[in-house]
Amino acid sequence: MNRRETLGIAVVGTGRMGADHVRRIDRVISGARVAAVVDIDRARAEAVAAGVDGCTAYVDADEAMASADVDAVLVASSGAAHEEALLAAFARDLPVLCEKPLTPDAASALRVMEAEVALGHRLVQVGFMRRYDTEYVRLKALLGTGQLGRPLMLHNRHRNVASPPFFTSSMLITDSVAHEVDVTRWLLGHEISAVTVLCPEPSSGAPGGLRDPQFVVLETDGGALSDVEIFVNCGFGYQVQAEAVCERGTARIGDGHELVTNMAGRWGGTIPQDWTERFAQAYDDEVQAWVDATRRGEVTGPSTWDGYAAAAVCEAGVRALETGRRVEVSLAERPGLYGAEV
Ligand SMILES: NC(=O)c1ccc[n+]([C@@H]2O[C@H](COP(=O)([O-])OP(=O)(O)OC[C@H]3O[C@@H](n4cnc5c(N)ncnc54)[C@H](O)[C@@H]3O)[C@@H](O)[C@H]2O)c1
Ligand SMILES: O[C@H]1[C@H](O)[C@@H](O)[C@H](O)[C@@H](O)[C@H]1O
Repeated sequence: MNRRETLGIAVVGTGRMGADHVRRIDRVISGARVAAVVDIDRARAEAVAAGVDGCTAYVDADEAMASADVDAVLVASSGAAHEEALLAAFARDLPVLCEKPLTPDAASALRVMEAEVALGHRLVQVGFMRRYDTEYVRLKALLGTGQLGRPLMLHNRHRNVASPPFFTSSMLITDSVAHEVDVTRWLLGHEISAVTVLCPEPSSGAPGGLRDPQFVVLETDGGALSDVEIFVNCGFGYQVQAEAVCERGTARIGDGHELVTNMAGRWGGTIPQDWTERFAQAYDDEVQAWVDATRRGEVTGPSTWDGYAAAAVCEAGVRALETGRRVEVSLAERPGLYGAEV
């Protein structure tokens, strides 16, 4: 790869995440600039481009990728639009940071993986940003030392203040639990082999018909269990917590006790209200790591295999939700391009 000193990036999708990534590339990280933004909503793309020097707005991703100013692509459009953008980037051999999910289902994720394997080299880093979060990084390092012994169970809690109007019961798994699927695989180094989903009577705070919260149990091929409480209308804050229970001890992250105040007979702190606040450092480090690797001509971080495996597990999870049964995960053979380690 022959890239410029300052990478020219096309950001595809200028909604909430895309606009935040544009701000990050423009003002927070180094080594890159936003050369183009793309959105099917022209007014949105133009409004975002207007705030960035030398940035051109497009409605068509392929046209933006054809620009001589563009060296790499950040895909932050809605999940259903990812496959088309990824294949367009592959056609021009452009490195991509693709927001999660890689694609919304296993069949399309497999198509993307097969297209990358056919190129013979990696181009994609998937946006599983928790792998860059300081707390998760410390937990992974601690588990890696072996001091706590073999991990037996992971308990995860994932709470959002409120779900967007388009959210469906299966999206609690494909859009939200997708993160715990990835961290379970990454922290434990295991593939997930089966999924069970149990649902209590929905919260009265959940929009009509939405099965919220859900309790998801992931079994791994290394004999561990990972459970996830996903509650996307908890009303009070954005909470992501994980506790690893190992043979000789436990380790827990996400309690957010950075600042504790004592006042008027009470003690306590604040709870972030969304992911842009809770994971700000992780997004910054994720995008910087992508830019740095791309400038070195390398592709690092979560791979297309990780995106595919997550999509296959989530698809099994949706079937488990719909049938009330335990559903085994079936994965394609892992291509050599992605190495042997989970
Ligand atoms: N990593 C995280 O924590 C995190 C957090 C939120 C969202 N996400 C992911 O980021 C992506 C975007 O989410 P969002 O919350 O910003 O959604 P959003 O709805 O705010 O923005 C999506 C944008 O994509 C545009 N779009 C749709 N199809 C397009 C196409 N074919 N070409 C160009 N633009 C297109 C839409 O017009 C919209 O502006 C999703 O994949 C989502 O799952 C990740
Ligand atoms: O798309 C978002 C995003 O991935 C957040 O990190 C997660 O907490 C939400 O549940 C999900 O809807």
